[in-house]
Amino acid sequence: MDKASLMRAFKVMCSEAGAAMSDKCKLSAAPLLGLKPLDIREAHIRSQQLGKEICYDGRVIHANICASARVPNSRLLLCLVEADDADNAGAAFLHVFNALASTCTRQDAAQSMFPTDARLAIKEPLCYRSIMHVSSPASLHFLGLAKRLRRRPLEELRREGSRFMAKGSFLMAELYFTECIDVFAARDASTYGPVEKDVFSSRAECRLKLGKFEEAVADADMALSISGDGGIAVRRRSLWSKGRGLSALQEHQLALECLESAMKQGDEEEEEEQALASEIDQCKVFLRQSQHGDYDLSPYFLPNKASDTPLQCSDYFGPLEIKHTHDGRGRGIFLTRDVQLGDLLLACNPIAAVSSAASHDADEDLVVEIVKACVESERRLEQIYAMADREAAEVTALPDLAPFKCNTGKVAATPRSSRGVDVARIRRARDRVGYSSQGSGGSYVPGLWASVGLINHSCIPNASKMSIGDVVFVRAAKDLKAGDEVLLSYLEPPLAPYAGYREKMIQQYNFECSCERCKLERSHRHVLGDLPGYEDDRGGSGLAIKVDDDVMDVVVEIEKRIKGMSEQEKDWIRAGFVDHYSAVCMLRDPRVPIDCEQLLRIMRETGSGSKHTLSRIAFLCNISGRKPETMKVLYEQVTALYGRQSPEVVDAITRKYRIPSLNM
Ligand SMILES: C[S@@+](CC[C@H](N)C(=O)[O-])C[C@H]1O[C@@H](n2cnc3c(N)ncnc32)[C@H](O)[C@@H]1O
Repeated sequence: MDKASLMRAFKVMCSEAGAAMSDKCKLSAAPLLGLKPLDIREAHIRSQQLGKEICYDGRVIHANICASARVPNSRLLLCLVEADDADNAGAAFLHVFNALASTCTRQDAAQSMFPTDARLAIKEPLCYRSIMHVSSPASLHFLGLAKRLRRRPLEELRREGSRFMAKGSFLMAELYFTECIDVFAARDASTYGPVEKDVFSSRAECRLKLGKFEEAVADADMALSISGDGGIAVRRRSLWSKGRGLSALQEHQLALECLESAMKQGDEEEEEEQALASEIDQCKVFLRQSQHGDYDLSPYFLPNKASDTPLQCSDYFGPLEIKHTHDGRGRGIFLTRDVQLGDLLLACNPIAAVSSAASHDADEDLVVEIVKACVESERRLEQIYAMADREAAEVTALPDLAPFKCNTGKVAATPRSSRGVDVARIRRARDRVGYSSQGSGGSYVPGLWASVGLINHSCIPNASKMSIGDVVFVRAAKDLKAGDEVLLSYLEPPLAPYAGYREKMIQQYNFECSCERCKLERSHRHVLGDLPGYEDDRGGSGLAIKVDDDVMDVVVEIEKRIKGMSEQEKDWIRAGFVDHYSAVCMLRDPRVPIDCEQLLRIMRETGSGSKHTLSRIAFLCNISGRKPETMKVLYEQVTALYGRQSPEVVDAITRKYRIPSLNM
């Protein structure tokens, strides 16, 4: 293929990828955020024949970086590499788009993605004839340093590594330490001494900073296994890194042992001593949280304790198992023992979340973030792979629970993620189980939370989902029995009229809900469909409903049409019209056989565990004169969402939502 046709095909490919691109940018060698233009002298392509197509082998291009690129609208859209195709003597163009999250404009972030002098392999590109298309940062794999740097003596490489580390350039430092290790790797490990120990320990620290937790633990273990004198400080440092790595991998029991053992090594500056002591305290908190689901929310609700630092807490996996539902809903999460309303079932840090609501393309950014997280950590990769099957849209396999749990005592030795990540599978996981959670600023951040994503939906939920910062908490919103399935309402509010709400469900989540309430409403749509507000997808157009005769007429009409139904069925239909019924409760009309207490019960049974229900119940409490029975229901709803908290925290929560004080 000649160069002109390649360029044409390349343009088509770019437009297919939705990347608007000008001719000027294609061959420009303008530095990207201060990075040097690409040096392609080392470019090298291996190809193999598969049938008639020429495909490229797993790791195809080695080049010095950096590429030319542009940052339109503060967004790094693409990087281009023009390289000689070794086999065809033609040109090959490499297109890496959205390699950084679209909101990333910082030079240091770009540089850490494309550090000068590092040797890069671009893995697993799609290949359209001679054109390679690399669509994710997982494809960028750092092999080491440029050849000219690699030939330097060990001491110099080590010094450079330490220099980069001190500057906070951990990717480069890791590359230098890896080169050091390559120098002595040929020797028998029994000959290793203090230098080797120090190099492994330093690389462990870098990998920790880069989020490569399993690899950091492996390096720290290697450092700790090297015997020899004079290594107390290195030993302590290695134990400290190992403890931090284990903690990030939710192995808090092992982490605590390492950190306490680091403390026993002594001989450290006072400041470091304090830092280590506070990490030990923090680790004890994580251990308690991960074992007992015991989370103190007071720092986030009490004004005098309010902290600006994001919530840091461990994951928690409650008395749960994953099983097939056997009714077409795929897998679900089930209880292994009885629980009470408010009991914590899951606490989950995100596998990945898009940090800025101002993102230009949050969905794609989420893929980028997930891929990065999976490249860094085997645990996360396993969590993701558990959520989406290799091929089919239908998920059949029951995942191993170990990657979701804490304190399993196991850490993957060699991250499989370094061998490649299946981006298509990651996209499937994002489509299937990704969702937005309300961040601390109130805006919704798209993200992916392990295990929470395996909970099925119901329009009669029995669990609540609440987030503080990035952490999602799932609690029992009713007293539940062993064997019950945990069910969340994906849409807020669950108390909404059927038609519009369920259509929104299909639009947003791409499935038709098969819960009993939906089945009932579907079969009665011909009877109820023309009721005012029935097609409303806003659900609870709210307390804005005017208290007048029209509302009363709607409610009288509903009551007429549901006459032949069972009490349970009537309540499900009424639940879709809670605002109308609340208004009617204010009017106290004898034609409607529903009073405040009954309406509260309907709300609690049908929509427990949502902020919407909480606010409706608060409204009813107010209009019914804050009787102890109604206040009890209100208190239950606070517990369903936030768990059993101290009276001060409950008070702060009720103030936050402007609901009546629960101090009776
Ligand atoms: C977030 S996933 C839940 C876990 C999923 N069951 C699995 O096996 O991976 C959401 C998917 O589960 C199924 N699902 C969940 N709740 C459902 C419901 N109420 N009715 C029908 N399908 C449901 C749908 O296929 C939906 O796309």
